[in-house]
Amino acid sequence: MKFEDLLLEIGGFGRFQILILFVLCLARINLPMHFLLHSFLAATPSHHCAIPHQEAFVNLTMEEILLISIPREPDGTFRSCEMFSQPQFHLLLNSSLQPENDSIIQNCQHGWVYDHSQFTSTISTQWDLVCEQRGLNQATATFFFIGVTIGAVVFGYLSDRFGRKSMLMLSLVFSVIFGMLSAASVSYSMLAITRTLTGMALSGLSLIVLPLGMEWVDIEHRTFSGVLTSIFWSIGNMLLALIAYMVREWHWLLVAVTGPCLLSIIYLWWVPESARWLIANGKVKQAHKHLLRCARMNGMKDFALSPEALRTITTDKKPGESYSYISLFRTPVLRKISLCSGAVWFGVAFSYYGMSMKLTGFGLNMYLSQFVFGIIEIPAKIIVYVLVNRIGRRQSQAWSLILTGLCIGANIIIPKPFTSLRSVVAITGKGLSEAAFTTVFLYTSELYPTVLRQNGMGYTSFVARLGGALAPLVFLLDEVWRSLPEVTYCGVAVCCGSVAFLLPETLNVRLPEGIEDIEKTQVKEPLQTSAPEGMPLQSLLK
Ligand SMILES: O=C(O)CCCC(=O)O
Repeated sequence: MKFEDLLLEIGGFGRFQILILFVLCLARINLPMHFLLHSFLAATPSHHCAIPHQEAFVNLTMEEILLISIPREPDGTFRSCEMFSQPQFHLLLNSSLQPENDSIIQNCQHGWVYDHSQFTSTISTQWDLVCEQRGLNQATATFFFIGVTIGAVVFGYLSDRFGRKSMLMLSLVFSVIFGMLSAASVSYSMLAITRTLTGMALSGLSLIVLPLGMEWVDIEHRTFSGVLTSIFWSIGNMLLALIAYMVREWHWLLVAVTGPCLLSIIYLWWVPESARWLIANGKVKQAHKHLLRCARMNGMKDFALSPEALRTITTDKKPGESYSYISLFRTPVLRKISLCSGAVWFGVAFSYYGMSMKLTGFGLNMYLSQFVFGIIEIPAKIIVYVLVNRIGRRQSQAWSLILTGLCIGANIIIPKPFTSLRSVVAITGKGLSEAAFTTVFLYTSELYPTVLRQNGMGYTSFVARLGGALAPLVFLLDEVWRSLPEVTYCGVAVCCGSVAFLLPETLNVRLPEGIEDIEKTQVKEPLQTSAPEGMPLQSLLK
């Protein structure tokens, strides 16, 4: 008897499953509030060099003091990172004159003065992460995603070894601890370390919420559950815009986005362990207790099977077989799938986070940009679930990523004053990048055989996290050439999207079980409208 047959007996999508899904979806809201926090946590307001002995210029206005102390850009704005070595009083007479010969333009010698009209404080103003220190500012996002990458490996193993529920609670407890410690950071080093550890902890939440929900749901409701859970990521996106709008001080901003993790610990306490995991690991008494509870809540007749009878239930694990990440590259077709899907996942995450962290320059304030970037994801996900069954996974994946890159590239060419057009293009690009992210979960889970699917998703997720970690650092390339970051995001997205054309189509293809199914030619079968049997959609991100 398969676990799916058992679900039919106790109800595969009744009140029990709906309640589990709703509670787990709420928990997923925590993720984007940390994953996309960098734009607000590390925002750099306009600033200029601090001017010493200002009291000596008693008869001058602030504007005049700046004029004689700070050099200006060609557009007339004051430079952020330089000052005159001597006051240039002659500029008071004619501001277009050149500095006196013996005066030099030097880096800021006495710190910076910031515009606090938008932010009370950010980590950038707290530790002067500007000018030569600007790289450290972007690095805080990279440290976070390095933590997410490490956490993906750690929690991927722990959730299979010790169970989904216990590791989910552990992930949330550590998220609260390290989130609050990062809010209490007294130095840049402490913030870097605690943000890395917060990323590690939240990686468990990112990996476990989906499988824990999907493994209780029957096959025909798995795709719907995947969409629903994924939509809560977008709701978290919008909630972050609201919280960041209300909280303009970085310590309290970290407290505000970490607090919901504490709430999640309370309401997730009720969620049962995955019965599929319990049975696969011989814990039949606990599985029987949860299955009985499920049957009763779903109004099904009392659950007939005894705990011992559950030992005969077959799950996805095949006894005696063991696979590792190396298995993904041992045979020719699998090797090609792993190399190409790795490139696609890198491009998807690299462009998604590159776009998500660029909230200015389109004419919208950054809070509205964040909110709109979140809301556009919902129609994008719904359109994707139609497209992947009409034009296929491969075309959907390739074109969503290529068009994301072209939108990024278009905004390099569209002049800055065309703010409305730039906004429309940026928002379209963000929707396409979300479409690419949504497609890649489904497509990859179908590309790998059941025996290797967890490893395949773990490998591709690892590569994706590397993309997310590199994305913030690419912004620093604007010191080489102003448009180089956008050119990089555009080029990577188009190239990685083109690689998707090399992958086999999985629409209407029987889902592969073993490696031999991959190495022989693909067999056309009735339409596959849901995630692989026994393997939930998006639940495999390991
Ligand atoms: O896991 C991530 O880094 C993004 C997930 C986006 C989504 O679920 O749509």
